[in-house]
Amino acid sequence: MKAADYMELALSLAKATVGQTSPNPSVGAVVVKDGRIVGMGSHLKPGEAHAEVIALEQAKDHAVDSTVYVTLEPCAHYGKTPPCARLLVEKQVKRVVIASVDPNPNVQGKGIQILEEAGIDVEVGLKENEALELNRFFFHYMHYKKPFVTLKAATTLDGKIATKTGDSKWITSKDARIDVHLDRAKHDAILVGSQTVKADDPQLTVREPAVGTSPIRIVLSTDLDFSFSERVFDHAAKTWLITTKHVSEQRIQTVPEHIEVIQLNTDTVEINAVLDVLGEGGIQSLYVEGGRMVHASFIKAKAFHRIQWYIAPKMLTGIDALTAVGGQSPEWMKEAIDLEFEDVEKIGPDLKITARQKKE
Ligand SMILES: Nc1c(/N=C/[C@@H](O)[C@H](O)[C@H](O)COP(=O)(O)O)[nH]c(=O)[nH]c1=O
Ligand SMILES: [Zn+2]
Repeated sequence: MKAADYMELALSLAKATVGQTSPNPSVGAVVVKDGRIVGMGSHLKPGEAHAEVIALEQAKDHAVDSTVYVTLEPCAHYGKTPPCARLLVEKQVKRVVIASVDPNPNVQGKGIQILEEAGIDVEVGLKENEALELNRFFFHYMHYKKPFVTLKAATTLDGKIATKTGDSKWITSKDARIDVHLDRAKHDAILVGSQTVKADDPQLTVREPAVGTSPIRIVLSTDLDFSFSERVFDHAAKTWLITTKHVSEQRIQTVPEHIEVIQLNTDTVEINAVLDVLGEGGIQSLYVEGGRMVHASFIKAKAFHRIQWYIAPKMLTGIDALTAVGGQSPEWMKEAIDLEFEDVEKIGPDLKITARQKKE
């Protein structure tokens, strides 16, 4: 195998754990000695061993004079586990190939410095882009302390999310809905507005055949007007209810205690206030599943980093069918929010378009 192949293996070990390592990044490591893989590992859960520790344990004394391929710069700080950079020196590793350096200024380069001062040969940047994309949410949160926001919508080709009666089951295919569950599993939290709770009664969990950790369910509501028998309030995953300062104490008393109520100190549910609160709560990534008013408020606040838009090969017609994004239309095209298309994928019969805001 070539060096790039060993890094590809380390990246696939990391990719397999995206969604389960938060608030830590997903990391993979492969130890190679005399052209043989002698150890490999992924960081599996916060507080548990880092990828390098697992791979080096497996390598035993083959670690001496080995080359270690790791997708993120080895840590230098004493977190819940001792620093990997020190362990690599202790194990007398000869060479460390790193895909991406942690962009966090107060950790960047410290791990590499420890390795180089011990005479270990260090190379940085092999498959860097894949490694940075892999931990996009983590790096974003480290920088901004607010969640990386993905807006997800699913429409017919003529841009509708439901018929005039609100019927929307289903627009996209089973394949696309499984893909949605896989994306949910990669996020720390999933968000909907109260209209969607009332219209669709969504559960918002990750379910078979997709397997993964269900995100925290966030419901935005100005009046907490629910029976709390809705599926989003069941015990299948955590649920946070975000409301405004106007809601009365007795209203809040009606909320079952397994639901966390967060009161903003704003008159309405303002998106930036929501993101601040979620950031303070350690939410690194947020998947906004709808509905059209919520999408409108995130878009108008320009408070999104990625759009994942599914288009089904169906047409509903009708100005009275529900369009994908609510709110008021701007007057002029120049007020449009400019995007850049990053990717178009075919998922079963549907298209999945990934876009980001155009950099100003
Ligand atoms: N109508 C559709 C969607 N609808 C999206 C939301 O309105 C649904 O309430 C939510 O996905 C239901 O979540 P669940 O209960 O956990 O399955 N989303 C899609 O991708 N395709 C659709 O055809
Ligand atoms: Zn480490």
